[in-house]
Amino acid sequence: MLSFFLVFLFLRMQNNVLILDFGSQYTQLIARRVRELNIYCEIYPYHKIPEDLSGFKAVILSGSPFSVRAEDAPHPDLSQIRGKLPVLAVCYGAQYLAHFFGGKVEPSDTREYGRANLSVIKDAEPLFENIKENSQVWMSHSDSIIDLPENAVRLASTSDVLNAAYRIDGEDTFAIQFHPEVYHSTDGKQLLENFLVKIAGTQQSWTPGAFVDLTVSELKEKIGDDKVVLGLSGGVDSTVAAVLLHKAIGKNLYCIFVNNGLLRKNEFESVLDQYKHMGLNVKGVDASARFLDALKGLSDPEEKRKAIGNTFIEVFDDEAHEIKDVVYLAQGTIYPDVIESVSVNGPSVTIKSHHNVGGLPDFMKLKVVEPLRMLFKDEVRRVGKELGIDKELLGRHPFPGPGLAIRILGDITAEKVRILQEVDHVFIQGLRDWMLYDKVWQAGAILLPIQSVGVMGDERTYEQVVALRAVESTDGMTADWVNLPYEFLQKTSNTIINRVKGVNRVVYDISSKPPATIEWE
Ligand SMILES: Nc1ncnc2c1ncn2[C@@H]1O[C@H](COP(=O)(O)OP(=O)(O)OP(=O)(O)O)[C@@H](O)[C@H]1O
Ligand SMILES: O=c1[nH]c(=O)c2[nH+]cn([C@@H]3O[C@H](COP(=O)(O)O)[C@@H](O)[C@H]3O)c2[nH]1
Ligand SMILES: NC(=O)CC[C@H](N)C(=O)O
Ligand SMILES: [Mg+2]
Repeated sequence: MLSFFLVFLFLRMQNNVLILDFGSQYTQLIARRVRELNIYCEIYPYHKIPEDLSGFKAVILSGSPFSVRAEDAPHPDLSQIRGKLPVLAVCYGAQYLAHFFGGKVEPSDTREYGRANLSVIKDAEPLFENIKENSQVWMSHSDSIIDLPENAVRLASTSDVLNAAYRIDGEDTFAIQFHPEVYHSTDGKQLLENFLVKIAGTQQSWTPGAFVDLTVSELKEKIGDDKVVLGLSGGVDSTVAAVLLHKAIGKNLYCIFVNNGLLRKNEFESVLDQYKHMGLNVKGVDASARFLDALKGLSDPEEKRKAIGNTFIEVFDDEAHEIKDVVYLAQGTIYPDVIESVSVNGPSVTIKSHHNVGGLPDFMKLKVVEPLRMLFKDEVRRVGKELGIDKELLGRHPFPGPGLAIRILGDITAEKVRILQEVDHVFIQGLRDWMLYDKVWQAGAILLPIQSVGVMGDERTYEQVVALRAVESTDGMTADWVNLPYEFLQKTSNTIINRVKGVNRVVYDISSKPPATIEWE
């Protein structure tokens, strides 16, 4: 088993690609494209280049909001990289190499944003193999490379930019002014494949199956016979993390699913039921009263989030004490969470305090294990599929840990939770019945802290308003509202008002993120 593990570790180490982040909004997209090619890669901020580069087969330099000529712009020492490893420098990266190695970069008269077409001058170059003349590329720059660096040869131009791609003679150093990582660069993926596979010789071996084998071996090594406790939410990330861990350590994994009283209608029972068939050791803990108590009288969104986060920790701590000698706490942290916390620009302003990212308090004395910390959400789903997890479970919409508490504006009472559970149930069931559930990234209902006048059966009513929200997104970072069919909205609104006592008005949220957020609190 040990040698099997070492072979996998070796394979991954030999195929690792380093993406050096200069703060571009597209850096994560570069990583996504590389992973789509079944090649493993990791993002490092430009000021934290790993000392030992022996495991890396290639380096990609990202774009940046900075101009290379600015004093505070990223100016790392690349002497360990350039000429020693194959390099693909994108946009700012290309300008950086030109600026510091004998070329010239200047603000251009013809700034290029958006579409451009490439005239490939050196189509015999491996970088441009299978890339057609006039291929569409996406540009986003205001500086231009006026003179190429020393020993460079031009590989391509566009109608506005002479030096759209170049290569340093005698080195596997390539530079491109356009962004191959965005979908609008139609041959971008081919170019990345040319660079990574043909030029750098990486193997396309990063598959869900390889990930499962490697991770299970790593977890066995790391955890041994120790016990692990894991918070299971019924969501995709924690479920996939649980199944992976279970494969590695079996009965030493203790899963805890907390009913915080803020789940969807019947969710506690149905999720527990769903887990029954998966062989996991799951304990359902009904802590609804404790959460409602902690929320009593609170109406500020941040105070509510913090009260929930703290109660989660208390419940977990109590449960962990029930298990003798537990050493690890497992979490379903995924790569976007990790990147956020090591980003070039440092932590961004707090918009919302997510309930599970505050870190563990010292008193818990548990070590953390996060088997999914290098995966993007769609990769987590692919790994889940590889592990044989139910399609329905993997397709579930994300649901926030603080649950309905952040969808009930103002203070929380058991009665409000009940009303919202009913409304949410009608909405979500409706989406399923109308085959819309899988077309929507996330959906839910919000209970507003206002009442409005209505008329029902000739009587005046003065009852609550609910908002429905359904969004399209890929990662929750940006989102747009979904154009649900009017007939569906009409039917849903009717059913809600007829069935849920206490509600006499339904509205549909048509705000995108930004400027709004997905949740209302
Ligand atoms: N009701 C709960 N009981 C136990 N742990 C929970 C509960 N809700 C959330 N957690 C923990 O908080 C973590 C973060 O929640 P989050 O909603 O971001 O992820 P998820 O539920 O695993 O996946 P998804 O993003 O698909 O909902 C979960 O992975 C889980 O460990
Ligand atoms: O586990 C979670 N704990 C939280 O505290 C939390 N707050 C928001 N979300 C989810 O994150 C995504 C983006 O939400 P926002 O646009 O409201 O920030 C959406 O998918 C939200 O449902 C949370 N998930
Ligand atoms: N996208 C980029 O990397 C842009 C680089 C630089 N800020 C420019 O505007 O030219
Ligand atoms: Mg969740």
